[in-house]
Amino acid sequence: MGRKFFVGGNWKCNGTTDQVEKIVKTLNEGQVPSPDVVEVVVSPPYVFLPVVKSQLRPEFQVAAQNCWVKKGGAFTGEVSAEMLVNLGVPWVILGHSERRALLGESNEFVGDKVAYALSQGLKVIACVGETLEQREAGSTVVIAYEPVWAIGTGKVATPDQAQEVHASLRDWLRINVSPEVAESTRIIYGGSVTGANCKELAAKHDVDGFLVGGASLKPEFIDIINSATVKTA
Ligand SMILES: O=C[C@H](O)COP(=O)(O)O
Repeated sequence: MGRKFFVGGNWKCNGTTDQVEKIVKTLNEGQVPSPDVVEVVVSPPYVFLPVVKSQLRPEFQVAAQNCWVKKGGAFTGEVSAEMLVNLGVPWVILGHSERRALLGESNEFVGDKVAYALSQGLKVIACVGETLEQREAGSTVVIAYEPVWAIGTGKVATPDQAQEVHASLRDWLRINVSPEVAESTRIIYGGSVTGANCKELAAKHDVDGFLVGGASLKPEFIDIINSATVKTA
């Protein structure tokens, strides 16, 4: 059994209630492959998580864009992993390069967050730049390779560039974790993915899906979900 294609939509710090309603409508009406073929996870800002979760078609899941590094308490402005679990939010994105660059999140801090979120039963989309910092065997982790130069720039990695890095991440897992974990971990690509370039990227052996920013706010996100069929063709 191969790795199921994974498409994540990271809305980042975007959206009004009206826009969210529109995006959810587009997602709910889109023709997409069955959940056996593609796993779709959208990540609105925290404040919209409950409304999106309650209105989204049931086969699509939601992710938070971050969570606190340990148990909640006196940490003003933070949201804990326990709260996400309590709300029924199954996924969290951790270590996005925007948080690393703008908020100074270090590899160690991100690693601690990944470990804590997994310990609470969350599934993690762990974002890496050029190196792999953290892994946890036995839990659900999707690794997002996001070259910083490709994020929000319109400058997408070529399919060969993405394949090369994904293959080396998988090799790292094979050597440092186990062949089983290397084979089963989904390694997804993020950085200027669009409806126009997704199929060529999806065709690469070690590209198991996408983490989409800008295009996840637009109807073309449905086309990106549909690129999963490249794997089954
Ligand atoms: O989380 C998504 C990535 O940062 C990619 O963003 P982008 O598709 O707008 O380049």
